[in-house]
Amino acid sequence: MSYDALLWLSFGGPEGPDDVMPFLENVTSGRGVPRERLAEVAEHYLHFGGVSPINRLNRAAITAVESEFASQGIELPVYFGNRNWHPMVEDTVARMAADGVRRALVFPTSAYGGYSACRQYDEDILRARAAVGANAPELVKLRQFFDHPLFVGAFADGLRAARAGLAGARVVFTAHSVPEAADLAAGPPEEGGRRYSRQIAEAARLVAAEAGVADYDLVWQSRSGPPRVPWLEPDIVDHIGALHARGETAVVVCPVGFVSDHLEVIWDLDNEAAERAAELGMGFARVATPGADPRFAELVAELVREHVAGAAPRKLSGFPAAGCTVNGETCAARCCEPAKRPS
Ligand SMILES: CC1=C(CCC(=O)O)c2cc3nc(cc4[nH]c(cc5[nH]c(cc1n2)c(C)c5CCC(=O)O)c(CCC(=O)O)c4C)C(CCC(=O)O)=C3C
Ligand SMILES: [Fe+2]
Repeated sequence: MSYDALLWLSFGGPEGPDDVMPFLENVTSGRGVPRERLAEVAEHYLHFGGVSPINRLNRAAITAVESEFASQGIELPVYFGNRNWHPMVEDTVARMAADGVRRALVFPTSAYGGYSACRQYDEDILRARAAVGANAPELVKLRQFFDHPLFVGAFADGLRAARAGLAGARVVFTAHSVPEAADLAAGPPEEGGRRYSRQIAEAARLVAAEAGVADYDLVWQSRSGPPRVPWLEPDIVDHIGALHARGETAVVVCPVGFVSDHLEVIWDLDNEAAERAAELGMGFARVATPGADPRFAELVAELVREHVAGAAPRKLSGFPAAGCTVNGETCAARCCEPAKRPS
């Protein structure tokens, strides 16, 4: 194999109450997120003792991938680095260089394209390599996997299980909202941008089809930013109200935009959306995310094998395979380019 290691690149999250504000400042520096929003999100973290589940979930997923690699004879040590909290990707890439890693694959913990879900991970790679300097390993990022049969299959099984417990429920897919302008700007202009929201819609379609769901809605969650800036809508909590007004009595929420049960899932869905449904006397179930499913480790091993062999991507949609980058350079002109920040 022409690679020496795999870098598991994620978002990061606080591991105690004192971490919460510095973490939030890292996430939002220069992004125009109002103080009130930060204070509100800090409360969500503090509700869980200031500990995000994300680092624990990543460490568990890495352990599963290490045993999958061992059983498949893939000899790549796995390193863990984050954008916003320790272990920081800059420190991890420095350690990789010190360990003699010359060339590594990168697995980003997002399945999708778009600025926040893809391009920003390239910026992390650029920043980390620049911080390490001449000794920095070459870093090759693996492709987006929102339409991979193992990803879709894990969600579809979760959806079937949730529906089995809640007969007649309306199925609603949800993903992290992003600014309208960011969504429009990210994606080939000849395709009208919207790489992120169109991939989310396609993943929802694939999961619904595999689970035998003919009719469903797609909505958004966890909106941030100043209230005057338009973000993708409607919001899941408002949508539950609209479903109730339409006479629906139960809802199954499938967080197709997320790979694991991080804070936006356990707070914004399991707490806020579930509470709204309860207020309205509606049944509520939330579909499991795929991160802890054994298929997720298989998926990572398969993406590695596919890349190393230069094999055709195994995928369920007709969307082009995208997101594979070298040293954080864009994979194609204007693919998942930076959002234009609202002034
Ligand atoms: C598309 C997308 C994903 C999915 C792709 C991926 O997985 O990467 C994602 C994931 C995540 N977002 C996370 C946390 C946060 N996101 C924030 C803010 C923002 N997210 C955005 C988008 C996304 N975010 C955007 C456009 C902003 C506005 C500011 C900016 O332009 O950057 C803020 C600031 C406070 C606030 O919510 O306002 C926090 C704390 C965590 C960790 C959760 C945990 O601790 O378990 C994870 C996995
Ligand atoms: Fe986010």
